[in-house]
Amino acid sequence: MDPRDLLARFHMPQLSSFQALDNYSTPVLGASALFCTIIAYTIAKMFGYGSRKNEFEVDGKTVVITGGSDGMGKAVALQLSAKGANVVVVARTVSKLQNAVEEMKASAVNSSKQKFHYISADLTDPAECERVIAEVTLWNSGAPPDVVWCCAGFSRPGFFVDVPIKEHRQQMDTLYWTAANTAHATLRSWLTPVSPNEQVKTPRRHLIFTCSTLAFVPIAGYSPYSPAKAAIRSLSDTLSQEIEMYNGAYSQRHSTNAPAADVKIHTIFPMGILSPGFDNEQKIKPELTKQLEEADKPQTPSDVAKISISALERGEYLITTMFIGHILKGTALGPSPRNSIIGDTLLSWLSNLVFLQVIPDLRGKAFKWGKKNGLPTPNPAS
Ligand SMILES: NC(=O)C1=CN([C@@H]2O[C@H](COP(=O)(O)OP(=O)(O)OC[C@H]3O[C@@H](n4cnc5c(N)ncnc54)[C@H](OP(=O)(O)O)[C@@H]3O)[C@@H](O)[C@H]2O)C=CC1
Ligand SMILES: CCCCCCCCCCCCCCCC(=O)[C@@H](N)CO
Repeated sequence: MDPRDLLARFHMPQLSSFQALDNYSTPVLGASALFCTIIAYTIAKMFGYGSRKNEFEVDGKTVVITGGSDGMGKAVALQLSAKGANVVVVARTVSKLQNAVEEMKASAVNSSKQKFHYISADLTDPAECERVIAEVTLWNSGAPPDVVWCCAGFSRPGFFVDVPIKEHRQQMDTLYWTAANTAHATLRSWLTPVSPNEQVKTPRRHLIFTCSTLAFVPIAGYSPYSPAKAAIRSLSDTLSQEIEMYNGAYSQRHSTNAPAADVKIHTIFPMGILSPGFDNEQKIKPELTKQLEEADKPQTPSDVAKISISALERGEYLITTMFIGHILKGTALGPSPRNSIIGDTLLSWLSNLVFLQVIPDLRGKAFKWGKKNGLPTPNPAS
Protein backbone atom coordinates (compact mmCIF):
# COMPACT_ATOMS: atom_id res chain seq x y z
CA MET A 1 0.00 0.00 0.00
CA ASP A 2 1.16 3.52 -0.76
CA PRO A 3 2.25 5.05 2.57
CA ARG A 4 0.27 8.18 1.72
CA ASP A 5 -2.91 6.07 1.67
CA LEU A 6 -2.02 4.78 5.11
CA LEU A 7 -1.54 8.32 6.41
CA ALA A 8 -4.82 9.37 4.84
CA ARG A 9 -6.62 6.43 6.45
CA PHE A 10 -5.47 7.55 9.89
CA HIS A 11 -6.23 11.18 9.05
CA MET A 12 -2.58 12.05 9.55
CA PRO A 13 -1.21 15.12 7.82
CA GLN A 14 1.60 14.61 5.33
CA LEU A 15 4.55 15.81 7.31
CA SER A 16 6.75 16.11 4.23
CA SER A 17 4.96 19.34 3.41
CA PHE A 18 5.22 22.54 5.42
CA GLN A 19 1.61 23.13 4.48
CA ALA A 20 0.88 20.29 6.86
CA LEU A 21 1.17 22.82 9.68
CA ASP A 22 -2.02 24.42 8.38
CA ASN A 23 -3.81 21.17 9.20
CA TYR A 24 -3.27 21.72 12.91
CA SER A 25 -5.37 24.13 14.86
CA THR A 26 -3.67 26.86 16.90
CA PRO A 27 -4.66 25.26 20.24
CA VAL A 28 -3.04 21.93 19.23
CA LEU A 29 0.16 23.69 18.18
CA GLY A 30 0.07 25.76 21.36
CA ALA A 31 -0.42 22.70 23.55
CA SER A 32 2.44 20.85 21.79
CA ALA A 33 4.75 23.84 22.19
CA LEU A 34 3.87 24.03 25.88
CA PHE A 35 4.44 20.29 26.31
CA CYS A 36 7.84 20.50 24.56
CA THR A 37 8.84 23.47 26.71
CA ILE A 38 7.94 21.58 29.88
CA ILE A 39 10.02 18.58 28.73
CA ALA A 40 12.97 20.80 27.75
CA TYR A 41 12.73 22.65 31.07
CA THR A 42 12.63 19.38 33.02
CA ILE A 43 15.60 17.92 31.15
CA ALA A 44 17.55 21.16 31.63
CA LYS A 45 16.70 21.03 35.35
CA MET A 46 17.80 17.37 35.53
CA PHE A 47 21.20 18.41 34.20
CA GLY A 48 21.38 21.28 36.61
CA TYR A 49 20.94 24.25 34.28
CA GLY A 50 19.44 27.30 35.86
CA SER A 51 19.78 26.14 39.48
CA ARG A 52 22.30 28.32 41.22
CA LYS A 53 22.09 27.11 44.79
CA ASN A 54 24.47 24.31 45.81
CA GLU A 55 22.43 21.99 48.03
CA PHE A 56 25.52 20.03 49.09
CA GLU A 57 28.17 22.51 50.20
CA VAL A 58 31.07 20.60 51.84
CA ASP A 59 33.78 23.27 52.07
CA GLY A 60 34.93 23.36 55.72
CA LYS A 61 32.45 20.61 56.69
CA THR A 62 33.27 17.27 58.30
CA VAL A 63 32.36 14.16 56.33
CA VAL A 64 32.46 10.49 57.39
CA ILE A 65 32.67 7.91 54.61
CA THR A 66 32.26 4.23 55.46
CA GLY A 67 34.01 1.98 52.97
CA GLY A 68 36.14 5.05 52.21
CA SER A 69 39.35 3.05 51.75
CA ASP A 70 38.54 1.55 48.34
CA GLY A 71 36.47 1.79 45.17
CA MET A 72 33.62 4.29 45.11
CA GLY A 73 34.02 5.29 48.78
CA LYS A 74 37.64 6.29 48.23
CA ALA A 75 36.77 8.21 45.05
CA VAL A 76 34.10 10.11 47.02
CA ALA A 77 36.65 10.83 49.78
CA LEU A 78 39.18 12.25 47.30
CA GLN A 79 36.62 14.42 45.49
CA LEU A 80 35.16 15.83 48.71
CA SER A 81 38.70 16.53 49.92
CA ALA A 82 39.24 18.46 46.67
CA LYS A 83 36.12 20.49 47.54
CA GLY A 84 37.50 21.52 50.92
CA ALA A 85 35.95 18.95 53.31
CA ASN A 86 37.54 17.42 56.41
CA VAL A 87 37.17 13.69 55.84
CA VAL A 88 37.20 10.59 58.07
CA VAL A 89 37.32 7.25 56.25
CA VAL A 90 36.12 4.10 58.02
CA ALA A 91 36.75 0.46 57.03
CA ARG A 92 38.45 -2.61 58.53
CA THR A 93 41.89 -2.84 56.87
CA VAL A 94 44.32 -0.27 58.33
CA SER A 95 46.87 -0.27 55.49
CA LYS A 96 44.22 0.65 52.88
CA LEU A 97 42.83 3.36 55.19
CA GLN A 98 46.31 4.88 55.63
CA ASN A 99 46.77 5.00 51.85
CA ALA A 100 43.41 6.72 51.48
CA VAL A 101 44.40 9.37 54.05
CA GLU A 102 47.66 10.05 52.16
CA GLU A 103 45.76 10.38 48.88
CA MET A 104 43.19 12.70 50.47
CA LYS A 105 45.97 14.95 51.78
CA ALA A 106 47.40 15.11 48.27
CA SER A 107 44.05 16.10 46.74
CA ALA A 108 43.10 18.65 49.43
CA VAL A 109 42.32 22.12 48.12
CA ASN A 110 43.52 23.86 51.29
CA SER A 111 45.85 21.49 53.13
CA SER A 112 46.65 23.97 55.91
CA LYS A 113 42.98 24.09 56.99
CA GLN A 114 41.66 20.62 56.15
CA LYS A 115 42.00 17.61 58.47
CA PHE A 116 41.91 13.92 57.59
CA HIS A 117 41.53 10.88 59.78
CA TYR A 118 40.79 7.17 59.58
CA ILE A 119 39.08 4.75 61.93
CA SER A 120 39.39 0.99 61.60
CA ALA A 121 36.07 -0.65 62.49
CA ASP A 122 33.90 -3.59 61.47
CA LEU A 123 30.58 -1.83 60.97
CA THR A 124 28.55 -5.03 61.17
CA ASP A 125 28.90 -4.45 64.93
CA PRO A 126 26.53 -1.68 66.13
CA ALA A 127 28.79 -0.85 69.10
CA GLU A 128 31.59 -0.10 66.62
CA CYS A 129 29.34 2.37 64.78
CA GLU A 130 28.58 4.15 68.08
CA ARG A 131 32.33 4.30 68.74
CA VAL A 132 33.02 5.74 65.26
CA ILE A 133 30.52 8.58 65.72
CA ALA A 134 31.81 9.30 69.25
CA GLU A 135 35.44 9.32 68.07
CA VAL A 136 34.68 11.57 65.09
CA THR A 137 32.78 13.98 67.36
CA LEU A 138 35.76 14.20 69.71
CA TRP A 139 38.17 14.70 66.77
CA ASN A 140 35.83 17.38 65.34
CA SER A 141 36.12 19.60 68.46
CA GLY A 142 32.94 18.18 70.01
CA ALA A 143 30.64 18.65 67.00
CA PRO A 144 29.07 15.65 65.23
CA PRO A 145 29.96 15.22 61.52
CA ASP A 146 27.96 17.26 58.97
CA VAL A 147 27.74 14.47 56.41
CA VAL A 148 27.75 10.67 56.81
CA TRP A 149 27.99 8.66 53.60
CA CYS A 150 27.51 4.87 53.91
CA CYS A 151 29.52 3.18 51.18
CA ALA A 152 30.80 0.00 52.89
CA GLY A 153 29.85 -3.28 51.28
CA PHE A 154 30.66 -5.85 48.63
CA SER A 155 28.77 -8.43 46.58
CA ARG A 156 29.01 -12.21 46.81
CA PRO A 157 27.05 -13.38 43.75
CA GLY A 158 25.75 -16.95 43.22
CA PHE A 159 22.48 -18.81 42.75
CA PHE A 160 20.25 -18.93 45.81
CA VAL A 161 20.50 -22.69 46.45
CA ASP A 162 24.25 -22.84 45.73
CA VAL A 163 25.19 -20.17 48.26
CA PRO A 164 25.29 -21.52 51.84
CA ILE A 165 22.55 -19.89 53.92
CA LYS A 166 25.19 -18.53 56.30
CA GLU A 167 26.67 -16.46 53.48
CA HIS A 168 23.25 -15.04 52.61
CA ARG A 169 23.03 -13.82 56.19
CA GLN A 170 26.58 -12.43 56.00
CA GLN A 171 25.59 -10.34 52.95
CA MET A 172 22.70 -8.90 54.96
CA ASP A 173 25.19 -8.06 57.73
CA THR A 174 27.76 -6.50 55.38
CA LEU A 175 25.29 -4.52 53.26
CA TYR A 176 22.13 -3.75 55.24
CA TRP A 177 23.44 -3.82 58.80
CA THR A 178 26.62 -1.80 58.19
CA ALA A 179 24.33 0.91 56.73
CA ALA A 180 21.55 0.62 59.34
CA ASN A 181 24.03 0.56 62.27
CA THR A 182 25.82 3.62 60.91
CA ALA A 183 22.52 5.45 60.30
CA HIS A 184 21.29 4.58 63.79
CA ALA A 185 24.41 5.86 65.56
CA THR A 186 24.49 8.98 63.36
CA LEU A 187 20.83 9.93 63.75
CA ARG A 188 20.86 9.31 67.51
CA SER A 189 23.66 11.84 67.70
CA TRP A 190 22.11 14.35 65.23
CA LEU A 191 18.59 14.21 66.63
CA THR A 192 19.52 14.79 70.28
CA PRO A 193 17.13 17.49 71.57
CA VAL A 194 18.66 20.92 72.12
CA SER A 195 16.82 23.54 74.20
CA PRO A 196 15.91 26.88 72.51
CA ASN A 197 18.53 28.90 74.39
CA GLU A 198 21.30 26.42 73.47
CA GLN A 199 20.53 26.49 69.74
CA VAL A 200 23.36 27.73 67.53
CA LYS A 201 23.17 28.13 63.77
CA THR A 202 24.11 24.71 62.33
CA PRO A 203 24.06 23.91 58.60
CA ARG A 204 21.83 21.18 57.20
CA ARG A 205 23.19 17.65 57.71
CA HIS A 206 23.16 14.87 55.12
CA LEU A 207 22.89 11.09 55.58
CA ILE A 208 23.65 9.24 52.34
CA PHE A 209 23.16 5.53 51.61
CA THR A 210 24.78 3.64 48.74
CA CYS A 211 22.46 1.07 47.23
CA SER A 212 22.51 -0.48 43.73
CA THR A 213 20.06 -0.50 40.81
CA LEU A 214 19.58 -4.16 41.83
CA ALA A 215 17.33 -2.74 44.58
CA PHE A 216 14.97 -1.67 41.74
CA VAL A 217 15.41 -4.54 39.30
CA PRO A 218 16.67 -7.89 40.57
CA ILE A 219 18.83 -10.13 38.37
CA ALA A 220 19.28 -13.93 38.70
CA GLY A 221 22.50 -14.71 40.57
CA TYR A 222 22.31 -11.75 42.97
CA SER A 223 19.95 -13.21 45.61
CA PRO A 224 22.53 -12.88 48.42
CA TYR A 225 22.88 -9.16 47.56
CA SER A 226 19.74 -7.58 46.09
CA PRO A 227 17.42 -8.19 49.09
CA ALA A 228 19.90 -6.39 51.37
CA LYS A 229 20.07 -3.43 48.97
CA ALA A 230 16.25 -3.39 48.65
CA ALA A 231 16.11 -3.25 52.46
CA ILE A 232 18.40 -0.19 52.43
CA ARG A 233 16.07 1.49 49.92
CA SER A 234 13.11 0.79 52.19
CA LEU A 235 15.00 2.15 55.20
CA SER A 236 15.89 5.26 53.21
CA ASP A 237 12.26 5.85 52.15
CA THR A 238 11.05 5.35 55.72
CA LEU A 239 13.68 7.69 57.15
CA SER A 240 13.01 10.35 54.49
CA GLN A 241 9.45 10.50 55.88
CA GLU A 242 10.32 10.11 59.56
CA ILE A 243 12.98 12.83 59.39
CA GLU A 244 10.30 15.36 58.39
CA MET A 245 8.91 15.11 61.93
CA TYR A 246 12.30 16.18 63.31
CA ASN A 247 12.69 18.85 60.62
CA GLY A 248 9.24 20.13 61.57
CA ALA A 249 10.32 20.35 65.21
CA TYR A 250 13.53 22.09 64.06
CA SER A 251 11.44 24.79 62.38
CA GLN A 252 10.11 25.59 65.90
CA ARG A 253 13.57 25.47 67.54
CA HIS A 254 13.30 28.97 69.02
CA SER A 255 10.31 28.01 71.14
CA THR A 256 10.72 24.29 71.87
CA ASN A 257 13.33 21.52 72.23
CA ALA A 258 14.51 20.47 68.76
CA PRO A 259 17.47 18.87 66.97
CA ALA A 260 20.50 21.09 66.28
CA ALA A 261 20.00 21.04 62.50
CA ASP A 262 17.79 20.07 59.58
CA VAL A 263 18.61 16.63 58.13
CA LYS A 264 18.32 15.36 54.56
CA ILE A 265 18.46 11.72 53.45
CA HIS A 266 19.72 10.61 50.00
CA THR A 267 20.41 7.26 48.36
CA ILE A 268 22.71 6.50 45.43
CA PHE A 269 21.93 3.60 43.06
CA PRO A 270 25.02 2.86 40.94
CA MET A 271 25.23 0.22 38.20
CA GLY A 272 28.55 -1.69 37.91
CA ILE A 273 31.59 0.11 39.38
CA LEU A 274 35.11 -0.88 38.26
CA SER A 275 36.40 -1.34 41.83
CA PRO A 276 38.49 -4.00 43.61
CA GLY A 277 35.19 -5.38 44.95
CA PHE A 278 33.88 -5.70 41.38
CA ASP A 279 37.01 -7.66 40.29
CA ASN A 280 36.36 -10.10 43.15
CA GLU A 281 32.69 -10.62 42.32
CA GLN A 282 33.48 -11.22 38.63
CA LYS A 283 35.62 -14.23 39.61
CA ILE A 284 32.67 -16.12 41.07
CA LYS A 285 29.73 -14.62 39.15
CA PRO A 286 27.56 -17.16 37.27
CA GLU A 287 27.78 -16.88 33.45
CA LEU A 288 23.99 -16.40 33.23
CA THR A 289 24.24 -13.37 35.53
CA LYS A 290 26.96 -11.87 33.34
CA GLN A 291 24.70 -12.37 30.32
CA LEU A 292 21.65 -10.82 31.99
CA GLU A 293 23.58 -7.72 33.02
CA GLU A 294 25.47 -7.29 29.76
CA ALA A 295 23.60 -4.03 29.01
CA ASP A 296 25.51 -2.59 31.99
CA LYS A 297 28.73 -0.85 31.05
CA PRO A 298 30.52 -0.46 34.40
CA GLN A 299 31.71 3.04 35.31
CA THR A 300 34.94 4.07 37.06
CA PRO A 301 34.67 4.84 40.80
CA SER A 302 35.60 8.46 40.12
CA ASP A 303 32.82 8.86 37.49
CA VAL A 304 30.27 7.37 39.89
CA ALA A 305 31.49 9.67 42.68
CA LYS A 306 31.42 12.76 40.45
CA ILE A 307 27.92 12.10 39.07
CA SER A 308 26.59 11.32 42.57
CA ILE A 309 28.09 14.48 44.09
CA SER A 310 26.63 16.63 41.28
CA ALA A 311 23.18 15.11 41.90
CA LEU A 312 23.54 15.83 45.65
CA GLU A 313 24.48 19.41 44.77
CA ARG A 314 21.19 19.64 42.85
CA GLY A 315 19.43 18.34 45.98
CA GLU A 316 18.26 14.99 44.55
CA TYR A 317 16.96 12.14 46.73
CA LEU A 318 17.07 8.85 44.73
CA ILE A 319 20.16 9.14 42.56
CA THR A 320 21.07 7.02 39.53
CA THR A 321 24.32 7.47 37.65
CA MET A 322 23.64 6.63 33.99
CA PHE A 323 20.86 6.32 31.40
CA ILE A 324 19.98 2.64 31.97
CA GLY A 325 20.10 3.31 35.70
CA HIS A 326 17.52 6.09 35.25
CA ILE A 327 15.27 3.62 33.37
CA LEU A 328 15.65 0.96 36.09
CA LYS A 329 14.73 3.56 38.71
CA GLY A 330 11.81 4.78 36.60
CA THR A 331 10.18 1.35 36.59
CA ALA A 332 10.34 1.13 40.39
CA LEU A 333 9.69 4.64 41.71
CA GLY A 334 6.72 3.42 43.75
CA PRO A 335 6.08 5.61 46.77
CA SER A 336 9.54 7.25 46.88
CA PRO A 337 9.79 11.04 46.93
CA ARG A 338 10.45 12.42 43.42
CA ASN A 339 13.38 14.60 42.34
CA SER A 340 11.12 16.28 39.79
CA ILE A 341 7.39 15.64 39.47
CA ILE A 342 7.24 16.02 35.70
CA GLY A 343 10.64 14.49 34.89
CA ASP A 344 10.15 11.45 37.12
CA THR A 345 6.57 10.89 35.93
CA LEU A 346 7.60 10.96 32.26
CA LEU A 347 10.55 8.70 33.12
CA SER A 348 8.28 6.19 34.85
CA TRP A 349 5.90 6.09 31.87
CA LEU A 350 8.78 5.46 29.50
CA SER A 351 10.37 2.89 31.83
CA ASN A 352 7.16 0.97 32.35
CA LEU A 353 6.73 0.67 28.58
CA VAL A 354 10.34 -0.51 28.18
CA PHE A 355 9.87 -3.04 30.98
CA LEU A 356 6.92 -4.69 29.25
CA GLN A 357 9.69 -6.11 27.06
CA VAL A 358 12.48 -6.41 29.61
CA ILE A 359 10.61 -8.57 32.17
CA PRO A 360 9.85 -11.50 29.80
CA ASP A 361 13.28 -11.04 28.17
CA LEU A 362 15.16 -11.62 31.45
CA ARG A 363 13.01 -14.65 32.37
CA GLY A 364 13.25 -16.00 28.82
CA LYS A 365 17.05 -15.78 28.85
CA ALA A 366 17.17 -17.69 32.17
CA PHE A 367 14.85 -20.41 30.80
CA LYS A 368 16.88 -20.74 27.60
CA TRP A 369 20.08 -20.96 29.62
CA GLY A 370 18.74 -23.94 31.62
CA LYS A 371 17.34 -25.59 28.51
CA LYS A 372 20.71 -25.38 26.76
CA ASN A 373 23.19 -25.90 29.61
CA GLY A 374 21.25 -27.92 32.20
CA LEU A 375 21.85 -27.40 35.90
CA PRO A 376 24.60 -24.96 36.91
CA THR A 377 27.80 -26.26 38.44
CA PRO A 378 28.06 -24.64 41.86
CA ASN A 379 30.93 -22.16 41.74
CA PRO A 380 34.22 -22.93 43.51
CA ALA A 381 33.67 -20.43 46.32
CA SER A 382 30.60 -22.23 47.70
N1 LIG B 1 31.16 -2.57 42.50
C1 LIG B 1 29.95 -2.52 41.95
O1 LIG B 1 29.74 -2.97 40.83
C2 LIG B 1 28.82 -1.90 42.70
C3 LIG B 1 28.91 -1.58 44.05
N2 LIG B 1 27.85 -1.01 44.69
C4 LIG B 1 27.93 -0.65 46.09
O2 LIG B 1 28.77 0.49 46.21
C5 LIG B 1 29.52 0.45 47.41
C6 LIG B 1 31.01 0.53 47.10
O3 LIG B 1 31.36 -0.57 46.30
P1 LIG B 1 32.82 -0.75 45.69
O4 LIG B 1 33.28 0.53 45.14
O5 LIG B 1 32.75 -1.95 44.80
O6 LIG B 1 33.66 -1.05 46.98
P2 LIG B 1 34.93 -1.98 47.26
O7 LIG B 1 34.51 -3.42 47.33
O8 LIG B 1 36.00 -1.66 46.32
O9 LIG B 1 35.28 -1.48 48.73
C7 LIG B 1 34.44 -1.81 49.79
C8 LIG B 1 34.77 -0.95 50.98
O10 LIG B 1 33.94 -1.33 52.09
C9 LIG B 1 34.76 -1.66 53.20
N3 LIG B 1 34.06 -2.67 54.02
C10 LIG B 1 33.61 -3.87 53.61
N4 LIG B 1 33.05 -4.53 54.64
C11 LIG B 1 33.13 -3.71 55.73
C12 LIG B 1 32.74 -3.84 57.09
N5 LIG B 1 32.16 -4.94 57.55
N6 LIG B 1 32.99 -2.81 57.93
C13 LIG B 1 33.60 -1.69 57.47
N7 LIG B 1 33.99 -1.53 56.20
C14 LIG B 1 33.77 -2.53 55.33
C15 LIG B 1 36.05 -2.14 52.54
O11 LIG B 1 37.19 -2.10 53.39
P3 LIG B 1 37.65 -3.37 54.29
O12 LIG B 1 37.42 -4.60 53.49
O13 LIG B 1 39.05 -3.08 54.63
O14 LIG B 1 36.76 -3.30 55.50
C16 LIG B 1 36.19 -1.10 51.43
O15 LIG B 1 36.66 0.12 51.94
C17 LIG B 1 29.09 -0.84 48.11
O16 LIG B 1 28.05 -0.56 49.00
C18 LIG B 1 28.58 -1.70 46.97
O17 LIG B 1 27.65 -2.67 47.39
C19 LIG B 1 26.69 -0.72 44.04
C20 LIG B 1 26.56 -1.01 42.72
C21 LIG B 1 27.60 -1.63 41.96
C1 LIG C 1 16.91 0.14 28.23
C2 LIG C 1 16.73 -0.66 29.48
C3 LIG C 1 17.28 -2.05 29.39
C4 LIG C 1 17.26 -2.70 30.74
C5 LIG C 1 17.92 -4.04 30.71
C6 LIG C 1 18.03 -4.63 32.08
C7 LIG C 1 19.46 -4.81 32.44
C8 LIG C 1 19.68 -5.01 33.89
C9 LIG C 1 21.09 -4.67 34.23
C10 LIG C 1 21.33 -4.78 35.69
C11 LIG C 1 22.69 -4.29 36.04
C12 LIG C 1 22.94 -4.44 37.50
C13 LIG C 1 24.18 -3.70 37.90
C14 LIG C 1 24.34 -3.78 39.37
C15 LIG C 1 25.75 -3.87 39.80
C16 LIG C 1 25.88 -4.30 41.22
O1 LIG C 1 25.25 -3.81 42.11
C17 LIG C 1 26.80 -5.41 41.45
N1 LIG C 1 27.93 -5.35 40.61
C18 LIG C 1 27.15 -5.55 42.87
O2 LIG C 1 28.38 -5.07 43.22
